[in-house]
Amino acid sequence: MRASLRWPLVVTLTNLEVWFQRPKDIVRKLVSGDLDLGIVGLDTFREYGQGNDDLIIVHDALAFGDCRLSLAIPNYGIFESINSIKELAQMPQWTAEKPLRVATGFTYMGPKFLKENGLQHVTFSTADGALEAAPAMGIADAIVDLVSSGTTLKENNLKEIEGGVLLESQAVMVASKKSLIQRKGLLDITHEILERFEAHLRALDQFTVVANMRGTSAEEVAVRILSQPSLSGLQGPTISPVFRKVDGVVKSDFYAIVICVRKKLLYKSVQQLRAIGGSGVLVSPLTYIFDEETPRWCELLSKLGLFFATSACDEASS
Ligand SMILES: Nc1ncnc2c1ncn2[C@@H]1O[C@H](COP(=O)(O)OP(=O)(O)OP(=O)(O)O)[C@@H](O)[C@H]1O
Ligand SMILES: O=P(O)(O)OC[C@H]1O[C@H](OP(=O)(O)OP(=O)(O)O)[C@H](O)[C@@H]1O
Ligand SMILES: [Mg+2]
Repeated sequence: MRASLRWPLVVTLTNLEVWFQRPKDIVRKLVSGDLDLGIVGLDTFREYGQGNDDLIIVHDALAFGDCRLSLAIPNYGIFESINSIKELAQMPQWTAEKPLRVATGFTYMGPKFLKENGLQHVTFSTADGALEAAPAMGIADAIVDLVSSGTTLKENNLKEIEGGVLLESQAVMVASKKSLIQRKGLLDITHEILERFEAHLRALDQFTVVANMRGTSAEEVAVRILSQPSLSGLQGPTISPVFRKVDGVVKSDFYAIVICVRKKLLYKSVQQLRAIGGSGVLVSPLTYIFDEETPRWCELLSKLGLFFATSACDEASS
């Protein structure tokens, strides 16, 4: 199986060959059938996939590479009072003889977007990087490029405008439909990768918290824990007796509790644990949280027209 990743991810799967490639080449090689799976930014997928119906998104939100594809114009000169794409389109300056000059690496999505937004007189130039310098260099009036923090735009005295975002993007996992259907074993590997990604993304948001608590029974400790809003865990707390030897006698007057808590609620959870007598709080990161069958798998099967769906998929669709 051949998959291509732009970013280094640890994959411990057999029967999988991983290639690191330039983003646009990943999409091109999916189209040509040289790769089966790929991880790229949604922007690159849309730009180089150009609506090819053999390409399919397997996971649409891998939670990294967040950015947007946006139109930006100078914040000075004739553009100073222009704050929307509508106002840009209505500027009298753009004529057949003197069109709006746009620099972009997105030569498929850029022209399509400006046409859809009523800009008739536009020409495009392209470059592989540092597009933000084009207006100051006098070789373009506007740019269509990726924006994340907005720092590069600011440094170049450029601004985004209302209605100027072409696409919100992040890393996605993509595949060739034909490969998924025809290549033996690919669907199984895709399922496993998808499950691991989902489980990992779910885990990123959580900590495991272990604490000790004095109590008379597991039920009595459970009642105290469940009285606190941030301590209910995924299903509920796991509570086990802690055995101690006191004056030669084995006693279980302490209980160990294990819960998962949202990262942003960690401190609140520690305070709530303390308030009900918790001590010795240990906090560790989680690698995976496997839950029920992911709806994305069921959606993939349905998009591929494969209706040997599992019972979990039946439940998800009912
Ligand atoms: N500033 C940014 N912040 C977050 N994500 C970004 C940023 N810039 C780009 N990306 C994402 O990373 C992907 C790769 O970026 P980019 O195209 O700059 O890669 P590259 O390694 O420079 O490739 P190339 O050499 O072909 O230009 C983009 O498609 C986009 O999804
Ligand atoms: O909004 P910001 O956080 O400033 O990020 C945006 C910049 O990041 C990307 O460039 P990259 O660093 O990949 O360089 P390149 O354009 O030369 O590929 C993009 O092309 C912008 O220039
Ligand atoms: Mg780049």
